[in-house]
Amino acid sequence: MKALLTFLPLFRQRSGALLLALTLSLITLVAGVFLLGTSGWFITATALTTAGLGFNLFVPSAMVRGLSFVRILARYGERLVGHNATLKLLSDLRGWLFARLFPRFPLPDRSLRHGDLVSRLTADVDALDTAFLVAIGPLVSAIVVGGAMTAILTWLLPAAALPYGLALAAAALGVPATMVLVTRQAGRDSVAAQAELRMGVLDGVHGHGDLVLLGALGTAAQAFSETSSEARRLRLRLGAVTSLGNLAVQALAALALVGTLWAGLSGLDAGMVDGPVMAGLLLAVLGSFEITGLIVRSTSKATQAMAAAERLVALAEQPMPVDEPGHPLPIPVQGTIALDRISFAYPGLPAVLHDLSLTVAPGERIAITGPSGSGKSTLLRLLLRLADPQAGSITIGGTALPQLGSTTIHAHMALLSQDSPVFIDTIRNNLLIGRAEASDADLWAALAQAQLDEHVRALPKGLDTILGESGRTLSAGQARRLCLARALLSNAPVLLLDEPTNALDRDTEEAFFKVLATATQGRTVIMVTHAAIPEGTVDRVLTMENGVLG
Ligand SMILES: Nc1ncnc2c1ncn2[C@@H]1O[C@H](COP(=O)(O)OP(=O)(O)OP(=O)(O)O)[C@@H](O)[C@H]1O
Repeated sequence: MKALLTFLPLFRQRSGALLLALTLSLITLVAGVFLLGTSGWFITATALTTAGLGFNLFVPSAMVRGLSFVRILARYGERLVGHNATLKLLSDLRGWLFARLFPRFPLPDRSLRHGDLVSRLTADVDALDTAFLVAIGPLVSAIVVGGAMTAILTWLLPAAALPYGLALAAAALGVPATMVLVTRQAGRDSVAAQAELRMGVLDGVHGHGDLVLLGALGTAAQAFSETSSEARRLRLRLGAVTSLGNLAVQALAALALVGTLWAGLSGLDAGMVDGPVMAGLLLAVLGSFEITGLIVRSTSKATQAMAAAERLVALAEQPMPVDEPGHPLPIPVQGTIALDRISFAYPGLPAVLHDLSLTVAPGERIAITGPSGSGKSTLLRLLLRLADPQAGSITIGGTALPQLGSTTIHAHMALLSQDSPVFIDTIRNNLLIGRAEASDADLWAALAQAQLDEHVRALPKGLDTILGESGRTLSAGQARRLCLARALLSNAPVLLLDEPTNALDRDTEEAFFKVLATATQGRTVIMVTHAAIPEGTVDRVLTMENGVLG
């Protein structure tokens, strides 16, 4: 519940539309209760008026028609306004979440599986749609209408007021509260099991080829089917509790009805009410319980919404990896990059970089080679200030990185990382991410520098060719060259290239190194590579071994 309260400011932003939906939901319920009450009173009164002549048929029949219309229109309006507000609320929530995630997860977080993140960003956000539509709205309506109905009974049939009020309170509040208590853990486990299932599907799809070739498909299928059985068991449990809740609510409605009938018959004998009023009250009591069924059905969803909210808040409240400066300084465009005796360790792990110093002059091109896992990519991440070293300092033109805003640093240094993505979009749009205002001539020039222009020219739609998921319509080497072209296209004065020739054949690699000097003319280049670098490609080649540069 506390986690749901975190989203209160977002609810507040949409409070106008939500209040309108709530008012319409109230009107629907009130119209329904009055419709049943008036109909009961009308039918009974007509039956009892034998002469028929002295009874005014028009007012009550007009009321019945009018109330039916009000109910239909209010229900339609409530659905329209409520769903619209909820969908906007969910999109606000996604925006809120993404804004928190981007600065919190600049480094690939090894504790969070890709599928889990997808699950949280999709299913968990969607689970929150129930929070207003099927939980808060009906609950408020039930309390208001129940209170009004209790007041009417206190006025017309006092003996029925207390049993009715208690039964309605138990149905609208007691039963759902008990259900929440009973299903809290199952709801949480169910959300986790469904997330686990989604992760299983993603892992299975991505790793399908390897699972088949390694003969491990059976084991993977077995693990998946166990998770699936667990998810099914939890769903059944939640379903069973919802059914019991429904049963309890029906029983309470029946009790309230019997109580009102009993009090009504005594009232009839005592002349407190007449027959038509009593019939009207009985049906109105029945109508007021309509909403409690909806509350119960939504309660099991509400427990899952609470669990989803907890998972989302846990993600959004991860500590920030670096602190942004209060008053960021401007970055010196042609500043020397200097790392002075830095040491760095990932949280809870042994140090990766030890007492490392490096100076790169503006316009200088350096290459860093060294064994896998020696800390080369980590060094590039520190330059981008995705994390701060535990000791030592990194400066650009004498200004320490923590004094510069992250946006400024990222505009100053373009990164081609080992896992730079290709987006499901056109080649043009994939490139324009590097420089939004680039002309077609700029795009072709960048493609030529990355040795991809010939391939793109041969495509029937050229730059407007749509690339499949993760660039699947390209070979691994072509996808890599597209990312390289994107990095080259950027205006950043510093280029950080992490294995730029990864997945390129020897000829393309050589050709790339040949054009690197001209393609990066006037820019500083820090390149991490395992490839053999031809003479003259870079100004200096350094070797990293166990976090120390030599
Ligand atoms: N996000 C991370 N969380 C925890 N440990 C990490 C993380 N990224 C890298 N490491 C660890 O830090 C060490 C250095 O990794 P890094 O990627 O910097 O090496 P590298 O020299 O670039 O290797 P390669 O040449 O294989 O890309 C490795 O032991 C790696 O397991």
